[in-house]
Amino acid sequence: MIIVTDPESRARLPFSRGILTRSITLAGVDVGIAYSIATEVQKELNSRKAKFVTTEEIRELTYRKLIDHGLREAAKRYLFWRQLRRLKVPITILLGGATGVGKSTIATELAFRLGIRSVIGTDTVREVMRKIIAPELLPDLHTSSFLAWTAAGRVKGRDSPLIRGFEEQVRHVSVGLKAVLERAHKEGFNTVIEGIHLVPGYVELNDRDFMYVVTVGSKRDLEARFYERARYSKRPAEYYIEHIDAIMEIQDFIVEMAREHGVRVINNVELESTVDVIMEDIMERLMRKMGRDVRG
Ligand SMILES: Nc1ncnc2c1ncn2[C@@H]1O[C@H](COP(=O)(O)OP(=O)(O)O)[C@@H](O)[C@H]1O
Ligand SMILES: O=C(O)[C@@H](COP(=O)(O)O)OP(=O)(O)O
Repeated sequence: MIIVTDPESRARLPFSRGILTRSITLAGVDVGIAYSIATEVQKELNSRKAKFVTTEEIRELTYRKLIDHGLREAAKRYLFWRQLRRLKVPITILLGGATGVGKSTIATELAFRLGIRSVIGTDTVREVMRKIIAPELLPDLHTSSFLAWTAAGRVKGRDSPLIRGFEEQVRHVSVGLKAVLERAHKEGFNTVIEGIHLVPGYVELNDRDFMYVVTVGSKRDLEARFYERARYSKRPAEYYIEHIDAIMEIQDFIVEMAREHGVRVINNVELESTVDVIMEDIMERLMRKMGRDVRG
């Protein structure tokens, strides 16, 4: 057995092909190729007959193997994500978008790939607030976002009552979300927050927050996602399909807000590529930021 040591953290772990495979896939490498590269690294380490290997040595070896396989860009990405982990730069990823577009699926995948342990849904925040604030006080908080207009009182604002009601719920849930974000910033831990209440313009972001709005291309695709979701959860597809026009109108509103506030909108066609696009964007923005920090 080869023991991996990290001189900095003084951690010691038996070499695991699975762990190495995962860190290679983080660079956007297909899992099959990542696994075979991890196997090659393991073989080379075995041939050295050394009992111990440092994480630094594994990094260099993996980087070289990626280059040997002609995966230059992936090699660069691999080093970047490893470095980021070591530097312990805390980041928060925020995913907004209408119900059913795929936010929580994307959030889980991003958290897995980036080794982030905390994923928070805004509907959970809303649920906590519902227990504290009675329906008589804030009726809009106690409905689905697309029905908030039926509960909200006479609020001023946009022409569409649906959007006015939605905004009212977003405003209220944003109070709780602000606390979640402040806590994440203060503690400096990595978090993914996802939910319909993350609307650009309602959340205050710092330069370590990465916000995206996720969309679905058509009503038909959204309908299919509601059916898919109903297979493993208790959210019945019919309830959401009944309100699909309202949900699409909310999507249009969120996209409009994203454009107004310079937040990137990603059409979620294929899960893998949506996650890749987000990771690539975070990497580019962080690299630019680090470059700026170094230049002073
Ligand atoms: N790119 C995609 N293509 C097809 N189905 C998807 C895609 N992304 C997510 N889904 C599926 O759509 C359903 C709704 O996704 P979910 O993550 O629950 O949405 P949200 O959190 O935005 O309400 C899930 O069953 C999920 O597996
Ligand atoms: O209010 C709404 O539109 C959805 C938001 O769900 P997410 O998009 O955050 O999953 O919550 P529901 O009414 O299903 O409990």
